[in-house]
Amino acid sequence: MRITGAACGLGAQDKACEDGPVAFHHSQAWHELAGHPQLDWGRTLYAPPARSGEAPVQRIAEFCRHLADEVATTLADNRFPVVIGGDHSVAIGTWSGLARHLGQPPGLLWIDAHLDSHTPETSYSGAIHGMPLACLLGHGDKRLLNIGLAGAQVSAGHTVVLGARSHEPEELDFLRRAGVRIIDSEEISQRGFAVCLDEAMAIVAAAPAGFGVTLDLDAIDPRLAPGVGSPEPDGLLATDVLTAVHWIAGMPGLQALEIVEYNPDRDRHGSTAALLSDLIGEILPPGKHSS
Ligand SMILES: NC(=[NH2+])NCCC[C@H](N)C(=O)O
Repeated sequence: MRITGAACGLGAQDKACEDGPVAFHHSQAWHELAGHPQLDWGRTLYAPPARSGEAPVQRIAEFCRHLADEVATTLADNRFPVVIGGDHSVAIGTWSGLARHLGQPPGLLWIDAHLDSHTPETSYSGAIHGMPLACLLGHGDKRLLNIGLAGAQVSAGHTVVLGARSHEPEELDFLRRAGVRIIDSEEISQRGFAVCLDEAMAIVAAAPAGFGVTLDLDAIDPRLAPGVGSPEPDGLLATDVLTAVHWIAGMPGLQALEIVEYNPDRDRHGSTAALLSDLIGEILPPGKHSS
């Protein structure tokens, strides 16, 4: 398993998520995990420096192309990629890299408080981290498209958004038209997390080439994960998400994991960093831990 730090916060209004990977890499929580024999921190990629007259989207596109290359290289080396963000715009790079490696669009479980499915025409904020899922489905600023494959980087019919509770109407329309299943927090509270997760994984894991999981930490309740870029009340239980990641890690089709939107400025006593480390721990095979 190889970790890639995706230290880019250019997709968000508050850029602090760019410090997430380095802060986590220096945390006590990472230090405790790092002794595992099957885990190594590969590289941390940084957003390219600002050049005059260049829009943030160009820098994000350049960053995502590098990240896609890094993920594809990790897979070609027969290592399991774990990408730590960064704001959620980095997903454009991660999943384009997997798509290129597979030669076809994978399934994707998108665990998030938000839908992240705006296009530049519909976005109220203009923030690119509100657009990555639309880009991966083939819609958005053309500089962010076709990075891994021509067209969609993920299979809409094998993509599920789980845990959403904050969106604008246009992104809901977009996902419905695309045929993406959305299991929002209201449905989860009615039907129960386990039932919803079962349904989500039946859809996602049916993708012929395999699937990935992207976890925006803001899916989890902000009382349990305060260190995120865009906190939204009434989120998932951390224990549910840990159990889900553990279960999914045992599924043969899983190709890569991404965990994004860690904002160390908002963390309290390193609790979100500790949760991030516990989440990574859930996908590690039992092994000898040194400190
Ligand atoms: N990755 C995120 N935290 N996304 C939040 C997006 C919030 C809002 N829907 C927007 O487009 O600006």
